[in-house]
Amino acid sequence: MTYTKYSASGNDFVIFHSFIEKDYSSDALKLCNRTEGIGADGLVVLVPSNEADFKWLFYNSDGSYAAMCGNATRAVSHYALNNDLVNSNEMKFLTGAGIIKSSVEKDIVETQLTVPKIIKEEFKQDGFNWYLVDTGVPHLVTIVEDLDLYNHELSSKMRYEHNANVNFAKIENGIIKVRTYERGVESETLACGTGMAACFLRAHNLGLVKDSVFVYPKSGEELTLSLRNGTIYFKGAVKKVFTTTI
Ligand SMILES: N[C@@H](CCC[C@H](N)C(=O)O)C(=O)O
Repeated sequence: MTYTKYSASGNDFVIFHSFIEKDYSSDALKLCNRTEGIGADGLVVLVPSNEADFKWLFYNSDGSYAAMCGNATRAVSHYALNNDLVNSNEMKFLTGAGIIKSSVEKDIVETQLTVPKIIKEEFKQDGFNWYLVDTGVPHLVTIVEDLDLYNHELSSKMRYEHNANVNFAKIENGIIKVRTYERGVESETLACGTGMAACFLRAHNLGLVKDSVFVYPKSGEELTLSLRNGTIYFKGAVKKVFTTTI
Protein backbone atom coordinates (compact mmCIF):
# COMPACT_ATOMS: atom_id res chain seq x y z
CA MET A 1 0.00 0.00 0.00
CA THR A 2 1.30 3.49 -0.85
CA TYR A 3 0.89 6.27 1.70
CA THR A 4 1.71 9.97 1.46
CA LYS A 5 2.45 12.16 4.42
CA TYR A 6 1.41 15.82 4.21
CA SER A 7 1.88 18.80 6.46
CA ALA A 8 -0.74 21.54 6.23
CA SER A 9 0.73 24.33 8.38
CA GLY A 10 2.08 21.75 10.82
CA ASN A 11 -1.14 19.71 11.10
CA ASP A 12 0.09 16.44 9.57
CA PHE A 13 -1.80 13.70 7.79
CA VAL A 14 -1.32 10.31 6.19
CA ILE A 15 -3.30 10.16 2.94
CA PHE A 16 -4.07 7.30 0.57
CA HIS A 17 -6.82 6.44 -1.91
CA SER A 18 -8.74 3.24 -2.36
CA PHE A 19 -11.77 1.82 -4.19
CA ILE A 20 -12.89 0.26 -0.92
CA GLU A 21 -15.12 2.28 1.43
CA LYS A 22 -14.97 0.76 4.90
CA ASP A 23 -14.02 1.64 8.47
CA TYR A 24 -10.31 2.59 8.50
CA SER A 25 -10.12 3.54 12.20
CA SER A 26 -7.68 0.74 13.10
CA ASP A 27 -5.44 1.84 10.19
CA ALA A 28 -5.54 5.37 11.59
CA LEU A 29 -4.34 4.16 14.99
CA LYS A 30 -1.40 2.26 13.45
CA LEU A 31 -0.37 4.74 10.74
CA CYS A 32 -0.65 7.88 12.90
CA ASN A 33 1.41 6.37 15.73
CA ARG A 34 4.50 8.59 16.06
CA THR A 35 6.71 5.83 17.50
CA GLU A 36 5.77 2.74 15.50
CA GLY A 37 3.93 4.20 12.50
CA ILE A 38 4.37 7.03 10.01
CA GLY A 39 3.17 9.52 12.59
CA ALA A 40 0.42 12.09 12.01
CA ASP A 41 -2.50 13.95 13.58
CA GLY A 42 -4.93 12.22 11.24
CA LEU A 43 -5.56 9.73 8.44
CA VAL A 44 -7.56 10.59 5.32
CA VAL A 45 -8.71 7.92 2.89
CA LEU A 46 -10.09 9.08 -0.46
CA VAL A 47 -12.74 6.82 -2.02
CA PRO A 48 -14.98 7.18 -5.12
CA SER A 49 -18.17 9.26 -4.95
CA ASN A 50 -21.19 9.64 -7.26
CA GLU A 51 -21.89 13.16 -5.96
CA ALA A 52 -18.45 14.76 -6.14
CA ASP A 53 -14.92 14.21 -7.51
CA PHE A 54 -14.25 11.93 -4.55
CA LYS A 55 -15.32 11.32 -0.97
CA TRP A 56 -13.08 11.39 2.09
CA LEU A 57 -13.05 9.37 5.29
CA PHE A 58 -11.25 11.30 8.04
CA TYR A 59 -9.88 9.83 11.28
CA ASN A 60 -8.03 11.44 14.16
CA SER A 61 -4.79 9.81 15.39
CA ASP A 62 -6.71 7.97 18.15
CA GLY A 63 -8.84 6.29 15.46
CA SER A 64 -11.95 8.41 16.10
CA TYR A 65 -13.94 9.55 13.06
CA ALA A 66 -14.37 13.29 12.48
CA ALA A 67 -16.75 14.96 10.03
CA MET A 68 -14.34 17.72 9.02
CA CYS A 69 -10.76 18.91 9.15
CA GLY A 70 -9.92 22.29 7.63
CA ASN A 71 -6.21 21.67 7.16
CA ALA A 72 -6.84 18.25 5.63
CA THR A 73 -9.19 19.83 3.05
CA ARG A 74 -6.13 21.68 1.74
CA ALA A 75 -3.80 18.66 1.90
CA VAL A 76 -6.17 16.25 0.12
CA SER A 77 -6.88 18.79 -2.65
CA HIS A 78 -3.15 18.89 -3.43
CA TYR A 79 -2.93 15.08 -3.14
CA ALA A 80 -5.92 14.54 -5.46
CA LEU A 81 -4.47 16.80 -8.16
CA ASN A 82 -0.99 15.27 -7.88
CA ASN A 83 -2.32 11.70 -8.00
CA ASP A 84 -4.62 12.37 -11.00
CA LEU A 85 -7.79 11.72 -9.02
CA VAL A 86 -9.15 14.96 -10.55
CA ASN A 87 -8.48 16.54 -13.93
CA SER A 88 -8.69 20.19 -12.89
CA ASN A 89 -7.08 22.31 -10.18
CA GLU A 90 -10.64 23.16 -9.07
CA MET A 91 -12.53 20.33 -7.45
CA LYS A 92 -15.26 19.40 -5.01
CA PHE A 93 -15.31 16.50 -2.59
CA LEU A 94 -17.66 15.01 -0.05
CA THR A 95 -16.84 15.05 3.66
CA GLY A 96 -18.88 14.06 6.71
CA ALA A 97 -19.85 17.74 7.08
CA GLY A 98 -20.84 18.31 3.44
CA ILE A 99 -19.32 19.21 0.08
CA ILE A 100 -16.04 21.14 0.07
CA LYS A 101 -14.90 23.16 -2.97
CA SER A 102 -11.21 23.88 -3.44
CA SER A 103 -8.63 25.23 -5.84
CA VAL A 104 -4.91 24.46 -6.01
CA GLU A 105 -2.15 26.76 -7.34
CA LYS A 106 1.24 25.03 -6.91
CA ASP A 107 1.55 24.53 -3.13
CA ILE A 108 -1.15 27.07 -2.20
CA VAL A 109 -4.62 25.66 -1.64
CA GLU A 110 -7.83 27.56 -0.95
CA THR A 111 -10.91 25.73 0.29
CA GLN A 112 -14.45 26.86 1.04
CA LEU A 113 -15.44 25.59 4.47
CA THR A 114 -18.94 24.46 5.45
CA VAL A 115 -21.53 26.95 6.75
CA PRO A 116 -20.83 27.52 10.48
CA LYS A 117 -23.48 26.94 13.16
CA ILE A 118 -23.34 28.63 16.55
CA ILE A 119 -23.97 25.98 19.22
CA LYS A 120 -23.73 28.19 22.32
CA GLU A 121 -23.44 31.96 22.60
CA GLU A 122 -20.99 33.48 25.08
CA PHE A 123 -20.77 31.79 28.46
CA LYS A 124 -18.32 31.97 31.37
CA GLN A 125 -16.43 28.97 32.72
CA ASP A 126 -13.20 28.64 34.71
CA GLY A 127 -12.35 32.34 34.41
CA PHE A 128 -12.70 32.59 30.60
CA ASN A 129 -15.50 33.74 28.26
CA TRP A 130 -16.29 30.96 25.80
CA TYR A 131 -18.27 30.64 22.61
CA LEU A 132 -19.09 27.28 20.98
CA VAL A 133 -19.41 27.02 17.21
CA ASP A 134 -19.48 24.20 14.67
CA THR A 135 -17.21 24.93 11.71
CA GLY A 136 -17.54 21.34 10.48
CA VAL A 137 -16.60 20.03 13.92
CA PRO A 138 -17.34 21.74 17.27
CA HIS A 139 -14.93 24.35 18.63
CA LEU A 140 -14.79 26.29 21.89
CA VAL A 141 -13.17 29.69 21.47
CA THR A 142 -11.88 32.10 24.07
CA ILE A 143 -10.18 35.39 23.19
CA VAL A 144 -7.28 36.17 25.49
CA GLU A 145 -4.71 38.93 26.00
CA ASP A 146 -1.82 36.47 26.24
CA LEU A 147 -1.53 33.10 24.47
CA ASP A 148 0.52 31.79 27.40
CA LEU A 149 -2.88 31.52 29.12
CA TYR A 150 -3.36 28.36 27.01
CA ASN A 151 -3.80 25.63 29.59
CA HIS A 152 -3.58 21.93 28.74
CA GLU A 153 -5.47 20.63 31.80
CA LEU A 154 -8.30 23.13 31.39
CA SER A 155 -8.50 22.41 27.63
CA SER A 156 -8.66 18.68 28.27
CA LYS A 157 -11.44 19.19 30.85
CA MET A 158 -13.43 21.52 28.55
CA ARG A 159 -12.95 19.15 25.60
CA TYR A 160 -14.68 16.29 27.44
CA GLU A 161 -17.38 18.45 29.03
CA HIS A 162 -18.40 19.98 25.69
CA ASN A 163 -17.17 17.27 23.28
CA ALA A 164 -15.33 19.99 21.37
CA ASN A 165 -11.89 21.16 20.31
CA VAL A 166 -10.59 24.07 22.41
CA ASN A 167 -9.05 27.29 21.05
CA PHE A 168 -7.28 30.22 22.67
CA ALA A 169 -7.02 33.22 20.31
CA LYS A 170 -5.21 36.53 20.54
CA ILE A 171 -6.04 39.48 18.29
CA GLU A 172 -2.98 41.63 17.64
CA ASN A 173 -2.92 44.53 15.15
CA GLY A 174 -5.70 42.99 13.04
CA ILE A 175 -4.17 39.51 12.85
CA ILE A 176 -5.16 36.42 14.85
CA LYS A 177 -2.82 34.05 16.69
CA VAL A 178 -4.30 30.74 17.77
CA ARG A 179 -3.46 27.75 19.95
CA THR A 180 -5.69 24.68 19.70
CA TYR A 181 -6.21 21.56 21.77
CA GLU A 182 -7.61 18.95 19.38
CA ARG A 183 -9.95 16.20 20.43
CA GLY A 184 -8.95 12.87 18.92
CA VAL A 185 -5.29 13.86 19.15
CA GLU A 186 -5.81 14.83 22.81
CA SER A 187 -3.10 17.44 22.79
CA GLU A 188 -2.21 20.79 21.29
CA THR A 189 -1.49 20.51 17.57
CA LEU A 190 0.66 22.83 15.45
CA ALA A 191 -2.42 24.05 13.58
CA CYS A 192 -6.15 23.39 13.31
CA GLY A 193 -8.03 24.81 10.32
CA THR A 194 -11.59 24.59 11.62
CA GLY A 195 -10.27 25.98 14.94
CA MET A 196 -8.70 28.99 13.21
CA ALA A 197 -11.98 29.46 11.31
CA ALA A 198 -13.92 29.39 14.59
CA CYS A 199 -11.59 32.02 16.11
CA PHE A 200 -11.91 34.17 12.97
CA LEU A 201 -15.72 33.98 13.18
CA ARG A 202 -15.74 34.92 16.84
CA ALA A 203 -13.37 37.86 16.28
CA HIS A 204 -15.35 38.94 13.21
CA ASN A 205 -18.68 38.76 15.08
CA LEU A 206 -17.17 40.96 17.80
CA GLY A 207 -15.99 43.47 15.15
CA LEU A 208 -12.34 42.91 16.05
CA VAL A 209 -11.11 41.92 12.56
CA LYS A 210 -11.91 42.69 8.93
CA ASP A 211 -13.50 40.35 6.34
CA SER A 212 -10.08 38.95 5.43
CA VAL A 213 -7.34 38.33 7.96
CA PHE A 214 -3.96 36.63 8.40
CA VAL A 215 -4.07 33.87 11.00
CA TYR A 216 -1.04 32.25 12.66
CA PRO A 217 -1.35 28.89 14.41
CA LYS A 218 1.25 27.46 16.83
CA SER A 219 3.51 26.47 13.87
CA GLY A 220 3.85 30.16 12.98
CA GLU A 221 2.84 29.53 9.35
CA GLU A 222 0.67 32.22 7.76
CA LEU A 223 -2.87 31.43 6.60
CA THR A 224 -5.64 33.64 5.27
CA LEU A 225 -9.25 33.38 6.38
CA SER A 226 -11.88 35.41 4.55
CA LEU A 227 -15.63 35.80 4.73
CA ARG A 228 -17.21 36.39 1.30
CA ASN A 229 -21.02 36.25 0.88
CA GLY A 230 -21.38 34.17 4.06
CA THR A 231 -18.78 31.58 2.97
CA ILE A 232 -15.51 31.07 4.85
CA TYR A 233 -12.47 30.77 2.55
CA PHE A 234 -9.35 29.17 4.00
CA LYS A 235 -6.03 29.59 2.18
CA GLY A 236 -2.43 28.57 2.76
CA ALA A 237 0.51 26.42 1.76
CA VAL A 238 0.67 22.65 2.08
CA LYS A 239 3.74 20.43 1.94
CA LYS A 240 4.02 16.88 0.65
CA VAL A 241 6.55 15.42 3.10
CA PHE A 242 7.11 11.97 1.55
CA THR A 243 5.48 9.00 -0.14
CA THR A 244 6.21 5.47 1.03
CA THR A 245 5.09 1.99 0.08
CA ILE A 246 4.70 -0.47 2.97
N1 LIG B 1 -7.23 19.43 12.54
C1 LIG B 1 -8.50 19.61 12.00
C2 LIG B 1 -9.68 19.16 12.85
C3 LIG B 1 -9.71 17.64 12.96
C4 LIG B 1 -10.91 17.07 13.69
C5 LIG B 1 -10.90 17.37 15.16
N2 LIG B 1 -9.76 16.87 15.84
C6 LIG B 1 -12.19 16.78 15.79
O1 LIG B 1 -12.24 15.58 16.11
O2 LIG B 1 -13.15 17.53 15.95
C7 LIG B 1 -8.65 20.94 11.30
O3 LIG B 1 -7.65 21.41 10.71
O4 LIG B 1 -9.75 21.47 11.21
